[in-house]
Amino acid sequence: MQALLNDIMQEVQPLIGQGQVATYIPALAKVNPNQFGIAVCDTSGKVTTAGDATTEFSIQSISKVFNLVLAVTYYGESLWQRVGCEPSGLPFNSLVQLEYENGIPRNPFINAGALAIADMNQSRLIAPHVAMRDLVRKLSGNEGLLANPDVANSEFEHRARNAAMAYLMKAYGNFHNDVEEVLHNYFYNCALEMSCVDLARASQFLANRGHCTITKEPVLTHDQTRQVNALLATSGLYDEAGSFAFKVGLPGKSGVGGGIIAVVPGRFSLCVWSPALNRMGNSQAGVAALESLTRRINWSVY
Ligand SMILES: NC(=O)CC[C@H](N)C(=O)O
Repeated sequence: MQALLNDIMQEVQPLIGQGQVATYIPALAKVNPNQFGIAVCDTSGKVTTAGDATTEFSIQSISKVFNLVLAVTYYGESLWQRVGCEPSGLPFNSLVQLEYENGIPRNPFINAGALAIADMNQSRLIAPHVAMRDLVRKLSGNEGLLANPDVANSEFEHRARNAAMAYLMKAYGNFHNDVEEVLHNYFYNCALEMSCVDLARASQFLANRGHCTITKEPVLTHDQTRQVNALLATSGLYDEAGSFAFKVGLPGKSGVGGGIIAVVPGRFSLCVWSPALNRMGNSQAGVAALESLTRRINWSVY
């Protein structure tokens, strides 16, 4: 595994720093794009790394996975009455589909879907972002994880588009709590800072039929794990989900901080990170690294 990760890193070296760091969140625009890390956590909990695998970064939309975990463990199947399970084929922050489809977001991994899920968490938790922080601390075994308040506040100041989605859902009766309060929690979730090692460990249950080797506890049922992995495979990379399935063939979730988690069911979870993004808002070197990985291990879910 170590040799594999070293080879992947060498292969993608020319791509590191190519693309653009996310600038629509001012606090993220300052990140040095010339960084790259990768960490793999196998189903026994063993971690292998290469590059900047212990450097923390803003997890951004990868938080949508843990947001969903928090909600689905409580609401179960009824959750799917408020959020769909179809790919959107549109950018993560698109508003158009939401009106056509009467305020029901296509899936939990576009912003509108994650906001509806955050609204569900708000209905039952006093401080959803604290519950989320505690969940990722537990799953990764890193008690020191924190959200970066500067990132959360800068997102809150530039919240207009996310607020528009939430208010549109409210107009359709698919948003029950105070919009500003839910956005505050949503942005704190996105602003969590974790390393590739933390994220590979925290998502390991997805490779292990819902069971976390670190806590030795079930996180999701087998069925829920299958559903989440299916959604990650069809919708985890926004409007690049199709070509990601075509080129990589793994369930995955990206974030505009440049991180991508991916799952090789039954074998391992991994996280790759490099901050410069392609046009779809996914890490350029990260997608290339995952493509190299599945080619080298000659394995994908398809
Ligand atoms: N794609 C992303 O990572 C987007 C997350 C970001 N916090 C937003 O809401 O716009």
